[in-house]
Amino acid sequence: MMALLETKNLEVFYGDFQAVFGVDFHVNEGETVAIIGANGAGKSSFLKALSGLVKSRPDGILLDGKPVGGKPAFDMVKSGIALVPEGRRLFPSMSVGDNLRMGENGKSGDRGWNYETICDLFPILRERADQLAPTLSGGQQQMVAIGRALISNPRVLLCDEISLGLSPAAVKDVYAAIAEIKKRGTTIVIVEQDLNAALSAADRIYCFLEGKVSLAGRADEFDRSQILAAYFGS
Ligand SMILES: Nc1ncnc2c1ncn2[C@@H]1O[C@H](COP(=O)(O)OP(=O)(O)OP(=O)(O)O)[C@@H](O)[C@H]1O
Repeated sequence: MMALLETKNLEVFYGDFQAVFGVDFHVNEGETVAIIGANGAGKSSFLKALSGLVKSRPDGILLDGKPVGGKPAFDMVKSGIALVPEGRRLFPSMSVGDNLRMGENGKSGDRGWNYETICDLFPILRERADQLAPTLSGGQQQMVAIGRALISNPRVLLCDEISLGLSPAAVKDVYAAIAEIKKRGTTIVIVEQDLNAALSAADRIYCFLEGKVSLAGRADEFDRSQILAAYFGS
């Protein structure tokens, strides 16, 4: 089976500084894959390369086997790779509804996601549609960020640290939504520092350590000590 999205020997540089070293990664259609790792391990840099926010070699990233690496971010969204960025990055002077609709500009097909189906997934957003985004709670803002990416009908949804700074109850809600999005067939890649959240959501995991993959496999294949060793290095 051909992977939906794959990286081959992917590298990310910021000037002379190398953040990601030769990462081989894939996600199959319908899968949820989690990338775990400590602060600075290169997880966000990897997702930024996948979403075109940092440069990479054309043949470092393959979508359906075709090279897409190095394309600008808007082209990546248009080809079906949408990012929920770390820290949400909502438009603060816009309403919840308008934030969601902004994502329609990147529409890459029709996989059943539109304003109404997203509000069915997150009913609170329908209630709050006319409020300014910053008036929502952190968890609700995260729902807006997920909805804004989802409304582009991506083939792959990339989520960067969606549990960061949220209460345990909000983390639970956000991950319940991720499970529902997966159930409806969307392929998902999450970057997550919360091990428990990652392991329970993902079919497979990759652990990053100092810009390299230190462990990869099915989420249920490793015991905690193996994962911690790959996470912290030992
Ligand atoms: N814009 C940038 N310019 C220079 N170096 C950067 C830049 N962004 C990240 N880095 C460096 O790249 C390395 C990897 O950072 P990255 O943010 O990808 O890690 P991470 O695993 O996502 O960590 P975090 O969970 O803190 O986001 C770090 O050493 C970081 O300092």
